[in-house]
Amino acid sequence: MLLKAINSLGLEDVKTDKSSLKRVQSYISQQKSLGFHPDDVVIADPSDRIEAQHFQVYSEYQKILKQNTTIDFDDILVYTYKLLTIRPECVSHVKHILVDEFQDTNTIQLKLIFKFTQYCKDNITIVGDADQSIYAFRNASYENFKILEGLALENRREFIKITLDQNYRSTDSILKISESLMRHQEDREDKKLVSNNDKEDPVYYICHKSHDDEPIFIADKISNMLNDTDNNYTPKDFAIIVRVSRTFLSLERELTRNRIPYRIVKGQSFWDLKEISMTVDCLRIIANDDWLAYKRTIDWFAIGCGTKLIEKIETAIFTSESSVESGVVNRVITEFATGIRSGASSKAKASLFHLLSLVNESRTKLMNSDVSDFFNFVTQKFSLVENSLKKKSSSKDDNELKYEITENLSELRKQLEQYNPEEDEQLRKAQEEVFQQLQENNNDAQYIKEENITKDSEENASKEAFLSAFLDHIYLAESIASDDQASQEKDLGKVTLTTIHGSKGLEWPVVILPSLVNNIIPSKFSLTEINPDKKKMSINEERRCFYVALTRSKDHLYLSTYHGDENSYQPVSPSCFLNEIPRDCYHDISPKPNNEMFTSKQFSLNSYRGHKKFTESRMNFAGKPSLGSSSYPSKPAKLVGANGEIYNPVTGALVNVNGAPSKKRRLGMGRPYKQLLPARKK
Ligand SMILES: Nc1ncnc2c1ncn2[C@@H]1O[C@H](COP(=O)(O)OP(=O)(O)OP(=O)(O)O)[C@@H](O)[C@H]1O
Repeated sequence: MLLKAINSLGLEDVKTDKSSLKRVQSYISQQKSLGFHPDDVVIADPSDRIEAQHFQVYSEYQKILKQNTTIDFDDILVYTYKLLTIRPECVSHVKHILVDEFQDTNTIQLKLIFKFTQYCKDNITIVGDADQSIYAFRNASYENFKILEGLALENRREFIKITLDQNYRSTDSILKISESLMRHQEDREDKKLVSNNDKEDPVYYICHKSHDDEPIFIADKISNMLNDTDNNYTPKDFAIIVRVSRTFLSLERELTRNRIPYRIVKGQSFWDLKEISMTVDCLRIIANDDWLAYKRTIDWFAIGCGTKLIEKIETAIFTSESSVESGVVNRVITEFATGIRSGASSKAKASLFHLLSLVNESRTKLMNSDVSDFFNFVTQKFSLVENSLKKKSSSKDDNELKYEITENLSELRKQLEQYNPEEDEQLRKAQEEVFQQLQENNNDAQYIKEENITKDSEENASKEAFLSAFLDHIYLAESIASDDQASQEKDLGKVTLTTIHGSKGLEWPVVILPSLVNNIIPSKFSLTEINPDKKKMSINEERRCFYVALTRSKDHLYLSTYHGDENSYQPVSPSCFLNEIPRDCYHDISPKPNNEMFTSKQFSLNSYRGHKKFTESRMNFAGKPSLGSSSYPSKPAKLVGANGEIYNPVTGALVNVNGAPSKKRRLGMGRPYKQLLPARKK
């Protein structure tokens, strides 16, 4: 509808520029959050061309909605407010109003609350915590507390304020840290919380030498706590709460290596991020002639190739005599690109041809250069930053989004650079388990497994095999991340990985907060904001985010940060918020330079994993260090539930007591291309 409005006004420049489009959307949403339809809008500066244009689009958009007898999501509140203005008796039956999470209300919601009170006078209770207001980007305002209080006093209404200072969730040390952080927020009412949790564990702070050390520490810490029989923890008692979802990736990898089941809550797995799935698809078509990856790539890369042509290519591949032989996908696409097979327009032919040449060039690059150069070549040739920017839907502005995409791609490049198939023993074992389960349900799995093993042994030395192995490793990580997230049975036995926004209202006995570094929390965009007022507001919002994260923990809290990140484009330093917490509020367990454990030369890149003292204890049967090696001594996690149930160490699925997988569930380890192809001809 919005595009229709822009079209009808002939604003081509707005339609084709994603940033302008976002600004219009945000203008409309903001006006609606204030309760303003075009008739109510007061244009602040009539000479402001942009504001006038936004208003024009808004008016046209509302007109089109009306013509179509449609309302949008934000309209629900605006129309309800208008209805209650002309027909207040609609709420005459309401006796009492209770508003929870009041800090997340916006102006129209506040106005509505007042409309509801028309018949029930003073019977209104609001509950909330101004320190937990973290939805400013949706126009929420913690100022609503003050406004409501002011209005009540102004209208001489009875107003009782009850401060809940008894905290039943967190230990005293956790409350002290949270409170001392929030004292740095100006214009805030101080609280004096009293803890009802008498556990006496201090809050731990650890500053790693490098970003790479952090996930290793976290996975080991969880393993150790799971193995400690004194506290009887199961994976569900742990949460790792992050500010940005790119932090998930290294954590997901390390938890998988340590066979700790996890689930991602209200956040996107790193593998589901648009830029990552698009890049991984490019790598798949370069390495594997993978039709599903081709299909998705053609969709965004090859201009002129519509659904019909894609269907034709698919049918041609599936009906090909040699459908499972390597190269058939490439061959069929070439036939369409060159006109041997009919059905592609000249534009589509040119696009397909361009795609095939890039795949060939990338294959040559893979053979002739190191993985880093190869990766950069692929991202540049396929214009992955620009193309994923077009595909990503987000309320963030383009600069912020571009920065995020670049950082995420550099995280993926790091994964590729650091990937070592020889060391991947634990993952191989995990794969074996999954194959075993698949085999029970599906004979084709045996084929996949055999093919995998033969391929590994035949081609192990080549760069193509390296890339294939890396992509197989990703299949496993993807399937663990997305494996049937809705299953309650399984979720009970998993570590939670979530963003701060996803963690709101929840609590866990053990909370770990990783990547407490500047440019992540506070975000780069709040640190670099030029307008001093906006900057202050934005930093305050970030501080409240940090506060929400801290207060999710009941018994144990770990604050983790680092000094360096080789893959980041800018210097990395611990979050400035950590300076706001007095030193005596936490126990510092950072590696010390004079500590024998941390002085070894082996610590060049990865100071925990390489240490001799602990790698010995984690040698696998072939005498090779396993991927889970670390300076923190740990046994493999024993995944036994509170009632004695045993979990699959990778997927978190319940297994029978003898260790065999429960027949109730099928696991989702997937090589989509092969699974979708017809059964192999015998
Ligand atoms: N009166 C009480 N006695 C014992 N435990 C309580 C009591 N009230 C709350 N709790 C416990 O304290 C914890 C926090 O309570 P609750 O989630 O209701 O707080 P909240 O204010 O909504 O927290 P937040 O907004 O920070 O998420 C929960 O584990 C809850 O069971």
